[in-house]
Amino acid sequence: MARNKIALIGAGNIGGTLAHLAALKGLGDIVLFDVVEGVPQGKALDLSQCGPVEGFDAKITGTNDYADIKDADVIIVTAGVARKPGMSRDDLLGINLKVMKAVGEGIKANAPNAFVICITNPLDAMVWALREFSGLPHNKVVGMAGVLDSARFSHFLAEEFQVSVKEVNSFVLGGHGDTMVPVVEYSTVAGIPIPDLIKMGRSTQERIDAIVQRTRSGGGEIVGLLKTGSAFYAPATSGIAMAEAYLYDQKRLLPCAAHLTGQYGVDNLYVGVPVIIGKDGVEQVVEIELDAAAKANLQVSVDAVKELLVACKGIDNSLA
Ligand SMILES: NC(=O)c1ccc[n+]([C@@H]2O[C@H](COP(=O)([O-])OP(=O)(O)OC[C@H]3O[C@@H](n4cnc5c(N)ncnc54)[C@H](O)[C@@H]3O)[C@@H](O)[C@H]2O)c1
Ligand SMILES: O=C(O)C[C@H](O)C(=O)O
Repeated sequence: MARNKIALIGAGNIGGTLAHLAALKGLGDIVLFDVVEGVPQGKALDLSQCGPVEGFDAKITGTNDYADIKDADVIIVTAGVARKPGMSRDDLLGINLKVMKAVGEGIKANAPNAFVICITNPLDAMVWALREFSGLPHNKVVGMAGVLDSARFSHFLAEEFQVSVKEVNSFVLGGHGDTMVPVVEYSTVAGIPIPDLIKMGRSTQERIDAIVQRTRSGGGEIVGLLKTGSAFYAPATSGIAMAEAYLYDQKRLLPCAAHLTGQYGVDNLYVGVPVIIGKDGVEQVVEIELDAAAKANLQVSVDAVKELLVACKGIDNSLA
């Protein structure tokens, strides 16, 4: 059986980490694409030289030519710019929208059957635009943010309750911005909901509220520390988890930016919701019951994403 082909569009911090993880996990042969000449080729050569030490024999190549992503099974898009301290993700919209246009056209021409995971920010608007530019079916284009945001939430909760992260499950819904919605009611430690743990005196509402707020600004916290760019290890790990769910038909239920057609009262928008990912891509959007506060917060987040789409349409009238 032929190996899977994984194309990574953008060979920067996340792209390089994705390639490393994909090789270590034996997901398939890897093509790193970037507009900068030499960078994808250099990273591919460096990563290939991990093979003899790690014992993987994935073919890893670097390219500046979209023809080389031909017939990729999975494409993960990180092309564009990352924010620096003092910027919001939304400040990246103008420049990254143009990048999405080039990437979408490259995918359309060369790999129209791929499962495409977008990571570029501002995520919910960029995944929507990438889908529009590529013309791929909506179930084959998805955005990565909720897996990362939930991982952050789970990490902070594990610290709070002093338990292994393996015991913690959490959900962050909504757009990948300051208005994201960490859902406390559906977050658990060994199956025990956080509100019950508060009642049991294991934490307080104030401490959980602070963790929710830290999760919301989790990306900014890392940007502030790194100063030259944004998080890349956990974003890459999160993207790989989504790729594995597709490649191995795992039917994982993950929070991802998916195209909504009325679910959660939202139409023709990409926003973070629980979805099942398997061999057909996004196979189902799962509608969970939200309390009034979570519903209202989700609406605020959805409205913020809507505003970004208006801005996209204003910049590129082929999207209008
Ligand atoms: N969705 C999320 O949760 C999440 C998490 C972290 C970062 N991000 C976003 O991911 C993106 C990438 O982050 P990074 O840290 O890898 O940035 P980076 O600057 O390290 O890498 C980006 C790469 O894209 C390349 N590039 C620029 N224009 C391109 C084009 N037209 N075609 C192909 N490649 C192009 C650049 O040359 C660079 O190598 C940023 O927009 C960042 O904000 C999103
Ligand atoms: O915060 C950023 O700009 C990058 C990313 O969206 C993140 O959440 O780490």
